[in-house]
Amino acid sequence: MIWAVVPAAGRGARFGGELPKQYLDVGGRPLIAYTLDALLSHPSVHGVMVVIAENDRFWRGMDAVAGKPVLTCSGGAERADSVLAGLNALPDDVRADEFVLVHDAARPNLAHADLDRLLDLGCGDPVGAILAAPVRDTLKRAGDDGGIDRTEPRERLWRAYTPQLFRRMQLSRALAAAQAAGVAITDESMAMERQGLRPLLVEGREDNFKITTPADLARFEFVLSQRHR
Ligand SMILES: Nc1ccn([C@@H]2O[C@H](COP(=O)(O)OP(=O)(O)OP(=O)(O)O)[C@@H](O)[C@H]2O)c(=O)n1
Ligand SMILES: C[C@](O)(CO)[C@H](O)COP(=O)(O)O
Repeated sequence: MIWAVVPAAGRGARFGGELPKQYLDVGGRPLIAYTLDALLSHPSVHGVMVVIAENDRFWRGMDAVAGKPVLTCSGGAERADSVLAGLNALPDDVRADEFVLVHDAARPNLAHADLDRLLDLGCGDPVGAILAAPVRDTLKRAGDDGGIDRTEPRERLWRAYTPQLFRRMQLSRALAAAQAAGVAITDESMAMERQGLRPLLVEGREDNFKITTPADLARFEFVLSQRHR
């Protein structure tokens, strides 16, 4: 059984509005509830550590799901700070060498098939693994004037998703090292790569998208409407 750290301490600036996007209502439930359900309903997930903002006044708590613990701790200024805080707040009986999942609260549409594949392949990897998808569009480098400077080669380029799966202590140390070096870390894998490690890429579904803008939320609402047809 495995714990998941769920960074949920963001402000949602790119989304806009007063309410942080992870608490926006979707079909009568806050967005984060779908994310936590997707994790807690998986048989391999033991519990979740939800990392919320220091001044969060929206988190209403969540009863244990199927007897699985839902814990909270306070996050930090950046996502990486929140993830590190979540790792540090995990129960003491989560061993240093145990694998831990890190999954964005803002990715509510995680499929169990993807989580199965990530766990199967990642737990067998000496470093760990991330869900990701190959870049399938042509990539352009923008100039300052809004014109196209050049087309970037897209061979072997992938878009990182979450969950990302690493051993508790190894990830904590990698994140702390990046923090100490003042390096901005945008995902857990980047911190591990800085240590010279090469996490495994596990191809995931394109619909494991992150809710960043209102258009993403509309997409999720449509996806949900199709689930119950
Ligand atoms: N200091 C932070 C920043 C982000 N997150 C979380 O990390 C996930 C992915 O981050 P992102 O989509 O960038 O969320 P926000 O930071 O809220 O968005 P924005 O950058 O538009 O403010 C989200 O679940 C967010 O709540 C976090 O726990 N702590
Ligand atoms: C972790 C992540 O979701 C992988 O793509 C992404 O890096 C989060 O970026 P954000 O700017 O913090 O949303």
